[in-house]
Amino acid sequence: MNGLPRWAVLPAALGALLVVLPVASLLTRVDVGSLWPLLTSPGARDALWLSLRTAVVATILCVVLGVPLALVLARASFPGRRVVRALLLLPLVLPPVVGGLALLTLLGRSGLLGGVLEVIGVRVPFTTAAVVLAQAFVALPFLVLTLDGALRSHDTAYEDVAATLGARPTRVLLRVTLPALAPALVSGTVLAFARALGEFGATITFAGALQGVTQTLPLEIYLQRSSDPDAAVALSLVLVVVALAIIVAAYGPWFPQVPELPGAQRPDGPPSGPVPGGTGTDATVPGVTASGTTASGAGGRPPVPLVVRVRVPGRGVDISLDVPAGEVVAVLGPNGAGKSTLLQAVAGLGDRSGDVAVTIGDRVLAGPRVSTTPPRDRRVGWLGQRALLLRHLSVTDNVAFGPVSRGTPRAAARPFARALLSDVGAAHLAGRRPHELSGGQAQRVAIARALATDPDVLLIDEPFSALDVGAAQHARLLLQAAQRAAPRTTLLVTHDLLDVAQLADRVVVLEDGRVVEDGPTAEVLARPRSAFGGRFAGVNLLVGRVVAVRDTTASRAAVGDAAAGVESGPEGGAAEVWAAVLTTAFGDVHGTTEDTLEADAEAVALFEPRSVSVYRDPPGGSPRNAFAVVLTGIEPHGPLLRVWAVADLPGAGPEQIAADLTPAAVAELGAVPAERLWFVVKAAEVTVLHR
Ligand SMILES: Nc1ncnc2c1ncn2[C@@H]1O[C@H](COP(=O)(O)OP(=O)(O)OP(=O)(O)O)[C@@H](O)[C@H]1O
Repeated sequence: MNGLPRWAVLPAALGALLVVLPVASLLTRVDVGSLWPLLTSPGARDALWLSLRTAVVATILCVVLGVPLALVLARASFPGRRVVRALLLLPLVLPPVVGGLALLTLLGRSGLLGGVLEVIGVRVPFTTAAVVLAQAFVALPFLVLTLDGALRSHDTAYEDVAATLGARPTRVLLRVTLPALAPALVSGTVLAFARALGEFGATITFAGALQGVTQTLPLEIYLQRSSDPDAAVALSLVLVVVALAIIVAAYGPWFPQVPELPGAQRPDGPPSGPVPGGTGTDATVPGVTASGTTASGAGGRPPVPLVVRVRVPGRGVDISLDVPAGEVVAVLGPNGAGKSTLLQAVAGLGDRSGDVAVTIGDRVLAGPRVSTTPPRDRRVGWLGQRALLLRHLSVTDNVAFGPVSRGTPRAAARPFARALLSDVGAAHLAGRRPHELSGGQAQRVAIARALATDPDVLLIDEPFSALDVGAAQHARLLLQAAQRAAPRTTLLVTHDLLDVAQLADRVVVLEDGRVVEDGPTAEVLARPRSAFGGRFAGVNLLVGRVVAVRDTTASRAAVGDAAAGVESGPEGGAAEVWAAVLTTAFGDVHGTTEDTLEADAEAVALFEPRSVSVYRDPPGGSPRNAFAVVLTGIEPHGPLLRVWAVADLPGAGPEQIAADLTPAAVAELGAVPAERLWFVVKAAEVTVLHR
């Protein structure tokens, strides 16, 4: 009994006995000898048959009305939603007889609606229809509340992906939402049926007790109780048996299990499919056919440009981005920088607040004076960190889901899906269910699914971060091969240097909801100009202002001279290296520059952590940068240790710089966090760039 307090056992046992003992004692009272004649009496047969019929019809009514009601309550936002939800609880807490009276006041002869119905010759009270209505009245909340709770805790990411694959809302409901909520739907339906079957108070008040018409089994038991108690007990036994049969039927081993999260499939082993070899050529990478095109058919349509502008003042986001046709743009940035907001704006998902303008090719999907195109019609593919495969569909059907949603007949979509699976090295997984896949396999299937609709723009959000190194590299090479075979305009959000190096043509860095850096991948990785870009590329980057620039071939040191020198430029092509001084959060930084720098302009100083030496005392001598710092932490970095520190200056911010030292050097230094140290780097090791 792991973690269970002992005291809980006694009340738990008493609770169970409270339910089981009365039923057991009822069984002991049954006279087995007279059971059969009693049960086959016309009254009992009629009552049982009527109960089953009305309860089934009432349950169908509950499902037909209750599922949409739960959906509206859980997903729509309208004023008074909480009040409606609370009102729906009423039948659960009201005595059923009050429910019966309420129905009478509505549908009785002099009731609000009953009078009108009477005029057209429809009479509801004291009919079999009244039994059904009374049962549905008390049973509906069981289904609605069960489903509403499940819907509210359900992850809508599956619906979002289905929408980007082209599924219309009804298809999303029937093929994604309801299958995922099958356990809740079954529980709610069973509860509603059981409640309808046992309904008594509302029925007798609203429908009366006419044998064969409104006298259901609970009523029959109640009426027999005074005249023939043995018959009442025998009939009660029937009700118990029927109720037990329903519960067993609904909650037996075949009861749908709580949905596993597809995409959080089994932890990764190495991918079982062929892993591309080290040559990195297309020939070794599944994903490209011999003809050099993917089965996605993307080769047939030329890539198109993407233009997006997102302004959400409430989130502090204001981003504009132009992506030429076929370009892969890596979107980097710290948490909360606006990466997801940007991707959601392109896909048409999530919060719709703010000004969003999106144009893909010549299609304006969102913008001022344009009605916003829903995600299903955007021709945008989504590939996220979780594979989000639909657990009730086979791998093939998951890949075929998009084409079928867009109107391809299933018979054609399935072979196409199998061809795509083969392209991504997952042909052998075609018949499996998502829960039978490893994370890496699931992600390969997700890639095939995303490409299956041949989207104009691919949105990729940290696609490999949940995979182990081998599986991530495999999936990365698949995307790279698909991109080479048929270039597709792509936004790739990632925190992984390998994703950027292998997939991206261009890097955009976001900070605080703004683009702070934008350039070709090689340029940003080699010479970042934003704080995040610097951290990402693994170099120290200090932002500052130019206080002096000096032509290393001349001897102009003053700011005024520097500005003049910059404007005219150094004479002679070979001598274009200038000494520059920046004022930064760590004090003045001396470096060299090949850029044209104006005095007082913003600039960055870059230097590698391995160029930094660490001392306990201020160094003297040669022209070096010496920063007074406070040690914040030490972490492993390959065979070295990376030592982090903040500036030891009044009013210094949280900005950190790093030094890479050997473990022996760190041991010799013997420094611990919060200690004051000196970070020293030669001016020749510091590159200054304009921002
Ligand atoms: N549903 C929301 N309602 C209000 N503000 C939000 C919501 N989602 C995000 N934000 C805010 O919008 C800004 C941008 O968030 P966004 O999720 O786009 O950042 P991100 O770069 O994707 O971050 P992460 O790397 O953590 O996913 C943040 O300031 C965040 O707090």
